[in-house]
Amino acid sequence: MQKISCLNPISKLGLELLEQDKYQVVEENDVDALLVRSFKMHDYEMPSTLKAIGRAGAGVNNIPLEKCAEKGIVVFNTPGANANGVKELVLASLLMSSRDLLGGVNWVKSIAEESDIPQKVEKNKKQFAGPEIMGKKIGVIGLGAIGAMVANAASALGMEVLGYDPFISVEGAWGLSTEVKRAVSLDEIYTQADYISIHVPAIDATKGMLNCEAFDKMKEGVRIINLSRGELVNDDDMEIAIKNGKVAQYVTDFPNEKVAAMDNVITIPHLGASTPESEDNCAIMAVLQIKDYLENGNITNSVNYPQCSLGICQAPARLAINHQNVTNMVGQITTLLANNNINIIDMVNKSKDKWAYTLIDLESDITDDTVKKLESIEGIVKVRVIK
Ligand SMILES: NC(=O)C1=CN([C@@H]2O[C@H](COP(=O)(O)OP(=O)(O)OC[C@H]3O[C@@H](n4cnc5c(N)ncnc54)[C@H](O)[C@@H]3O)[C@@H](O)[C@H]2O)C=CC1
Ligand SMILES: O=C(O)CCC(=O)C(=O)O
Repeated sequence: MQKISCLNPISKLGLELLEQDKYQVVEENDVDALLVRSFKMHDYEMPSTLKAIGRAGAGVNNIPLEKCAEKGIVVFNTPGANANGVKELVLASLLMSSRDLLGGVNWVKSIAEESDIPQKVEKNKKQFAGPEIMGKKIGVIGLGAIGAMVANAASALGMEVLGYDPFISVEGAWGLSTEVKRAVSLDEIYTQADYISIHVPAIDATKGMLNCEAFDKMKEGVRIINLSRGELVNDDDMEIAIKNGKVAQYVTDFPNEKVAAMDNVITIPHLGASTPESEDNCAIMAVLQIKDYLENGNITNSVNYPQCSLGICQAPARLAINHQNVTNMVGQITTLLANNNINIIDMVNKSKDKWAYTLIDLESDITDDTVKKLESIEGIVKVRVIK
């Protein structure tokens, strides 16, 4: 029986895929796999039993990826599974940043007890007026699952779209509307866009990228939408840019004490993926990937180990080995198996940056003693006998 624990609420459509004769969803620490959404895991004590973490979502900056890789813990995410949910909230954000819906609605509430409301509405509505988005230019930074959908939707709404993503995938590029124009530098976006929507992960290269240097290049009165991560924006610089009128509105899905108190900021309580559809999609995808890893050793959509699969195990035995991506690992593993009279039926070895993974189907069972010998090879961090 394999044990799984959830560090955040996970949709039951996903959890229902865990067969009760094979899996137990528990609230213990010593589990085989964890399912998580935004829970911050950097100080989390990883149990020695832990083999995999399934992030039901896209961003993985809440998980210590390298620390996990060193322990042979494979971290999965669910690319694209919540992209439509976020895209729809970006569209709402674009409109809210332009038309003062929140100001207007709150004002009507504030006069709800007064008389002559229809007359007061007509007299006061001009203070909540704002421009249409059709015909305006939007810069979309990051054209992955979400950015591409935002770019296409903005184009369909009649906006001129400039997209920037130096690492765009071939699949991502094919999915973009031909109306989306390619920006070759961020400066092109900064200097031309009336609206900027950012859709990149929070990594060292992107943290704080929207700072005073970037704001200085932007058009007066630009509207900025950030449903990606709070860390992408330097909040002190944003406060100055708002005060001096450079930024007309900032919409963020990541409120903190500073931005929550700032004027001209629309703070959303991290609702981008909070739709039943996105929650179900993410949970189903995360659970299926974790199951395939635990049951067959296959890796799909990991962020710290390579994609790797031998399909469903039909052989008498299967070994899964997490190891460093250094020379002679495969040589040492296959020599050790040969020296122990174990014949290999099939094998695959893949690497991703510093880490590698080897799946081996065997003609006969492997003894605990041979597993121990494999574990003692320098560079090997985990050995699992899948079957
Ligand atoms: N508010 C919310 O609830 C949600 C927020 N997110 C955030 O949105 C981010 C993007 O999500 P997805 O589109 O699903 O991820 P994705 O991985 O499909 O796309 C990210 C894109 O950013 C690009 N990129 C990376 N570094 C870049 C740079 N320096 N400049 C320009 N482009 C760069 C990549 O090439 C990739 O195409 C996530 O990392 C996460 O932080 C994701 C889902 C929900
Ligand atoms: O699970 C959530 O609600 C957060 C989604 C998110 O931020 C992500 O997928 O990166």
